[in-house]
Amino acid sequence: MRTDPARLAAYDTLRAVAEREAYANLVLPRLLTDRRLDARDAALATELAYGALRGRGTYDAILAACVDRPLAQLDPEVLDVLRLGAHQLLATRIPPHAAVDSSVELAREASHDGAARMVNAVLRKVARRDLREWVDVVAPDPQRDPEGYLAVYRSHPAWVVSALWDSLAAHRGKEAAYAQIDKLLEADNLRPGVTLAARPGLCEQAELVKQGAEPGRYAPTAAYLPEGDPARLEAVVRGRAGVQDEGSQLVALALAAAPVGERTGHTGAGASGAGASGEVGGRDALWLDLCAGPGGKAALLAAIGAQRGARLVAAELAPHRARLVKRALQPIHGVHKVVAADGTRPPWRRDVFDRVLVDAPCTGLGALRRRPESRWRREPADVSRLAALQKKLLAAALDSARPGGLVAYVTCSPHLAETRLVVTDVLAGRDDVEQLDARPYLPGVPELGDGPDVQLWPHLHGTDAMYLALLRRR
Ligand SMILES: C[S@@+](CC[C@H](N)C(=O)[O-])C[C@H]1O[C@@H](n2cnc3c(N)ncnc32)[C@H](O)[C@@H]1O
Repeated sequence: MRTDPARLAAYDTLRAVAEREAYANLVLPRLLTDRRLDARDAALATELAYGALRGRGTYDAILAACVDRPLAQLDPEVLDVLRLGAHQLLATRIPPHAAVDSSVELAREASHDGAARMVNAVLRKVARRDLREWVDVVAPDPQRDPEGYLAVYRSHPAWVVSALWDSLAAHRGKEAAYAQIDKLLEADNLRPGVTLAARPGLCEQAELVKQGAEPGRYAPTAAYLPEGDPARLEAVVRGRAGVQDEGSQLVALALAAAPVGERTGHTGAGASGAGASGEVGGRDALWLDLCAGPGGKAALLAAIGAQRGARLVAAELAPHRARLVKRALQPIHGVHKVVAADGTRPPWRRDVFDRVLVDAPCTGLGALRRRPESRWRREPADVSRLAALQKKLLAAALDSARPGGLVAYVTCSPHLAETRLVVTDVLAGRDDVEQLDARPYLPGVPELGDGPDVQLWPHLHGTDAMYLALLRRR
């Protein structure tokens, strides 16, 4: 192989994503380990693979202007070489001749000499302008078609730009949405750092800070790891801490912090659960995570519950993910149980749980920064399919909660059809539920809008765009 190992690893990642629907964040680290790339090559491979996947919308628009036939008619291998080349030319400091020559070499290895000549000609055209100049040439006029412009400039599918804009407008107001949409899309294109969650009773934020992490912005459990592999930390290896976005921590902490009501329907004053009996239907003794896999939030809740004498039942549909939950809960003291079950047809009795988390399967449009290829895989039809499931899960979660019990409805998507509209629809059909103002249970977190639900944003909070609605059975 004449292509250098970093570019080859990036190319093979793009191919695995295209051919096998692989996830880049799973494939690439394995490739880097198997091929023993050194730290420098590993960093370059990661930058190239993630950058080309994320920037596909922009790069394809530019490449389409440089290729004499529709991109769909190119060999998919050659198109991936071109995307990698475009990323190097337009978004890195790699010298243009190195970007072009290495891409030509890669095309020769991946395809044939004819393809290599074509890659050479196309990338030389790409190299004539910088990114902003190209966007001005190939994107729609921002005044006439701001969504279309942003879709090309910030490399998001147009329907995703539209959905994010709608959600920003609903939560922050029309003017703020207009002012902030570009920042939000830009934040989606920045790789997030590693955030750790110290599991209460097992690890403190301070311990992680001593190991070189920085304290989280808002959650007392959160710590940011500016560099290095989290797996080098003993607390992570032993499961006393986990890798978890701060937004995910905040919504789990909010569920644990809000007061449950008495069975009669009155709110228990600051019901901390201290002295809880531990019996089914007891005051604050039995918690449920309805969609628990792979177990990040379940581990946080189980750790908090263990401190208060509450036990957690963690349900998960997919058996292999239920096994991951079991593993995540193993280091946590206290009593908890993992069940492989369909949350829409729960195998437990109604009206028993004091606190219920439903962290519903969703499009993940709030976590685009973590999964570089996911924005291109999702389709508008996914939203309606998932919304139907989300409504069933929320209804089942409410039925599982006892009168006075709390339900947190959570998604890592800000799409209105998966968030507010799910809650509105489900609540419209029943008179035994009240919605709480969730904002007081995220203390110190700014810019939470008008409530009662909470939508976090990468560009405002530095978290994934987690959604939270807090509900209580009457
Ligand atoms: C957003 S993820 C949950 C993430 C998890 N709470 C965490 O923090 O690690 C949603 C999970 O719901 C599971 N799921 C999908 N349909 C389900 C159903 N009908 N019942 C229970 N779990 C389901 C999926 O397999 C997936 O693991």
